[in-house]
Amino acid sequence: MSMRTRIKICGLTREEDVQAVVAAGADAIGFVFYPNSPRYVTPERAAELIRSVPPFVSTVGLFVNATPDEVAAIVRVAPLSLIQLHGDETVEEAATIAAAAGRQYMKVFRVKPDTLPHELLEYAQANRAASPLFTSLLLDTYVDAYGGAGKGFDWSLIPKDLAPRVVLSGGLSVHNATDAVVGVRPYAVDISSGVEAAKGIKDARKIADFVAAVRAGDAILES
Ligand SMILES: O=C(O)c1ccccc1N[C@@H]1O[C@H](COP(=O)(O)O)[C@@H](O)[C@H]1O
Repeated sequence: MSMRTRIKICGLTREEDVQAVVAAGADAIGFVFYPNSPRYVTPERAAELIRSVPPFVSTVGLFVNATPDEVAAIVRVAPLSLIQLHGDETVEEAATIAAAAGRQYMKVFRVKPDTLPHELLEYAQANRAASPLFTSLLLDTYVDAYGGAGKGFDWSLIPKDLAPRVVLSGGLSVHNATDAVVGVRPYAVDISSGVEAAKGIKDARKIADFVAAVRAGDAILES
């Protein structure tokens, strides 16, 4: 029996893009609170955008090397369901940030060409042991600029027993989403640049096509 792959669309800045994500049937909407990103939104702007998010669609706050106080302050303004720690936070720092914010969290592992499968397993175990608020590892490709770069990595590095608990990201698009679902069988997929018309500006057609490509993968696994 296979599960429906959860879908997060990240880096929303406009009301119409939030509506496009909801209409496409995605599970989660990401807001980037990393000031150096072209997709950055203030907590006040995120709060405005979240007003049009219906129940049962999660709102995710993405942070890069923010302090516990900074994250806690943002969570007080923007009603986020959970947080995504996408920087070089240590396992202990990530647990401290999540406790300060009072939110469950995903922790990124930025995969390099020389990353070994057992490192992913050990990192997941260390995060699980560090906090009951840890939910899952988010795998992205290592790039100097931290994320949203549209670059993929070698999915064969992901251990088969870890895959059902990871959020797969990095260079996903309509062209590889079905293969990602069928080949990796992740818990969820996360995409930003692959559904954009320009940085921070999403494309409703690309969002709908991406969701359909993920569902096509789910259908193959069901058959
Ligand atoms: O989207 C951003 O601007 C961003 C900034 C800093 C860290 C992460 C960021 N986005 C995340 O990057 C991955 C991969 O994105 P892409 O699909 O390859 O463009 C994804 O998890 C985004 O949430």
